[in-house]
Amino acid sequence: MGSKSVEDMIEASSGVHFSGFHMDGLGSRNIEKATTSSATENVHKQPFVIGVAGGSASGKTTVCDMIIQQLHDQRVVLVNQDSFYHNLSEEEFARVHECNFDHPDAFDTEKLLDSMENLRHGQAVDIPNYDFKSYKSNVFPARRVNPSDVIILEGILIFHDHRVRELMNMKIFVDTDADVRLARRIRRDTVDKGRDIDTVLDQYSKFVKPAFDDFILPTKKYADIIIPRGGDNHVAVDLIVQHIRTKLGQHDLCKIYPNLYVIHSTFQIRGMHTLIRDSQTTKHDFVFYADRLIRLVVEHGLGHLPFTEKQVITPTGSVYTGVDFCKRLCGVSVIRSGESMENALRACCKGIKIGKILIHREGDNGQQLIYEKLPQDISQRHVLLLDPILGTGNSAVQAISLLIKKGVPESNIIFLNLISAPQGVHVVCKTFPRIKIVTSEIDIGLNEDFRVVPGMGEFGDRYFGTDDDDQQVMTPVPYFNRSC
Ligand SMILES: Nc1ncnc2c1ncn2[C@@H]1O[C@H](COP(=O)(O)OP(=O)(O)O)[C@@H](O)[C@H]1O
Ligand SMILES: Nc1ccn([C@@H]2O[C@H](COP(=O)(O)O)[C@@H](O)[C@H]2O)c(=O)n1
Repeated sequence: MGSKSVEDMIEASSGVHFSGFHMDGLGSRNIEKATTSSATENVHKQPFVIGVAGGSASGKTTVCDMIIQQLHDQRVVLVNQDSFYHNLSEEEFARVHECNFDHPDAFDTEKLLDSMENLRHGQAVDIPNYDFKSYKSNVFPARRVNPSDVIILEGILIFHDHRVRELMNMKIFVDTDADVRLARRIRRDTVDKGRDIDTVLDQYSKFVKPAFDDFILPTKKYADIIIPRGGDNHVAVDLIVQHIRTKLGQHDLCKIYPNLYVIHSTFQIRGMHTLIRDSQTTKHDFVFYADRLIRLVVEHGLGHLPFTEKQVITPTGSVYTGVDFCKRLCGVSVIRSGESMENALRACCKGIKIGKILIHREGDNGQQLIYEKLPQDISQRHVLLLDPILGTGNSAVQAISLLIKKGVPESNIIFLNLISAPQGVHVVCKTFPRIKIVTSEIDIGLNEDFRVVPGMGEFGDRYFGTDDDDQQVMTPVPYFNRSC
């Protein structure tokens, strides 16, 4: 089945707009890229953008630092609105005490927007390094900022311009009492910036306070979250971090299909995916890292099996209340790629029975069942269906249909794979809403040859060493050794 008909089907049945890859959070510029790209083209997921606003010295930077610290396993980048202050001319510099640094016009908002847009679209940017002594941003070299999973934009007036606000997935306002802000500001400007107290107080009463009332406080209404007491509010920061983690870990498709589970992504998992997707990776490394990922998916899948409570007595004589594994289960691999997942399943489930299904692909759309060998009592078992790639969903539908025909309840089937294309997910989840899918990553889509992109090429060929390029460097491993 082609991608178009799948999208039509979903649009018609769920009301979800699926022209391009809306649900991956990709902007329209990327949509065309994704549908026509080759496997080598750079496709990316848009970052989660957090805006942190509030009065001067309210604790914005402190809150951002706390968030960054807690998100240590994610790629997070901090962009300060301060970096986008306009340079003062010589004339302005001579009368610096008359300059209002708290007015929206003090910032080069067009440049800020440009930098944010580039970052959101996966491009590195050079952020100016503003010098509070010379009032210039060209004294120090710019800071190179690479695209990240999370971008935090912090500043007193970042909610002022609607275009900047619209870039944000989450808006936080740090709400700290005015007297606390003033006390902190006096300390910071005198101790850290070396300014004299009269100048600081003058600037505060002339510009900082009026601008807070006129421009900053009115933007509080745009905030999704208001944090009283700034960095002292650990509960608020913990909740924010939890929310960000949920948003990052959850693929948009999981919100549509509650039975779709994408395993929590870490740098380790991303690193393994990077290796197995790299066309230059050797066969040996491909098998090694594919096996590690498969093991993670299998373990995760087993976690979705039903369990019964069990109590045991520990060597200290205490009672430990735990669970007992589900006993009646089996694996079914879709030949040939699915066989690569059998070892991991055997390693996790001692003596598990594993059946096989061979589905022959004829042309682009035609699928034909050629062979099946399944445990006789399969209808009494929970089935872990093994196939590393879910592309169009045609093979999966064929395999699942056979299992259901054999009497396996739909809700007893867990389909395990490494990579899923959204089209395949839609087809399987729509056709069998009660089966579970556990996958390690959801890719952008399918290309015109119905191959998953960015994908990893022909999994079976790369795993079993049957791609033509370097067959001679592959050490042959007998079939019976691999599967027992
Ligand atoms: N909860 C807090 N308790 C004590 N000092 C704080 C607290 N939060 C921030 N500060 C101090 O106040 C000053 C301003 O805080 P900062 O986070 O830089 O505010 P902003 O980024 O909003 O200007 C800094 O010197 C910081 O160390
Ligand atoms: N040359 C400058 C530029 C800005 N300020 C003050 O900085 C404040 C914003 O930074 P926060 O970290 O406090 O959010 C703003 O209130 C400006 O008055 C400055 O003093 N000198």
